[in-house]
Amino acid sequence: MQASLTQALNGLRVSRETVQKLEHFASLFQKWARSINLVAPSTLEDLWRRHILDSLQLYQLSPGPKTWVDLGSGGGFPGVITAICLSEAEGGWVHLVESNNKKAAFLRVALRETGARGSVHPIRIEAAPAEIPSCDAISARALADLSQLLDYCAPWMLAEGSGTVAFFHKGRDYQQEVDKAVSRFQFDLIKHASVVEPDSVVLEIANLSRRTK
Ligand SMILES: C[S@@+](CC[C@H](N)C(=O)[O-])C[C@H]1O[C@@H](n2cnc3c(N)ncnc32)[C@H](O)[C@@H]1O
Repeated sequence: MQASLTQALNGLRVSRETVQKLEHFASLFQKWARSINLVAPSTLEDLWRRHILDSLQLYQLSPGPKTWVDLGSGGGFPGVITAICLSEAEGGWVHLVESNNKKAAFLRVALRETGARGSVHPIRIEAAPAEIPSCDAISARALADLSQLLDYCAPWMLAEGSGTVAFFHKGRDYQQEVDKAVSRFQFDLIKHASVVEPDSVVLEIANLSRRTK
């Protein structure tokens, strides 16, 4: 691992045990990525910074939530990384929703081999609330625009008494997506600067409601 990455991981106060699990995940990922398209091949060389560190910042932002739902988990970002961060002692669980069967098979192996705290749901996101009735936090990266993401999250976030918060990785055009989403939804928004890409953010959304016309 490069010295700059080790420094970044130290800065995020990631334990030695978690780093070992992340290293095991990274080597599994590189092996499976030879036969399945888990991320854009051009980003594989920079797996640690572009994908692992990018995912890791999410859990560091919010270590509180216990039950997570990761939508469109793909190769495990950020869901598997979050599941690796959840220690057995503190409890918690990550539900990985991924409809692609090959990716779902990889996710199962990744959870099992790293001993991460989560399970795989090889179903469409639209069907997930029936299978996962409640959660504390939802995450999604590279899945859809903010309005679509909020539609996906609505069954959990709009439920009576729900305190579910959502975290979305977004690129430099995020403000346009926020402007579009506020025409349909009201929400509290915190923008966290990305530790990986200067123009990117993690949007944290709470107290979602639909606008009435
Ligand atoms: C671009 S990939 C991003 C994967 C991962 N979150 C990442 O950042 O690397 C989007 C993933 O979402 C899955 N996906 C898209 N729409 C979905 C849906 N409606 N239900 C379940 N999975 C979906 C796709 O199969 C794909 O693996």
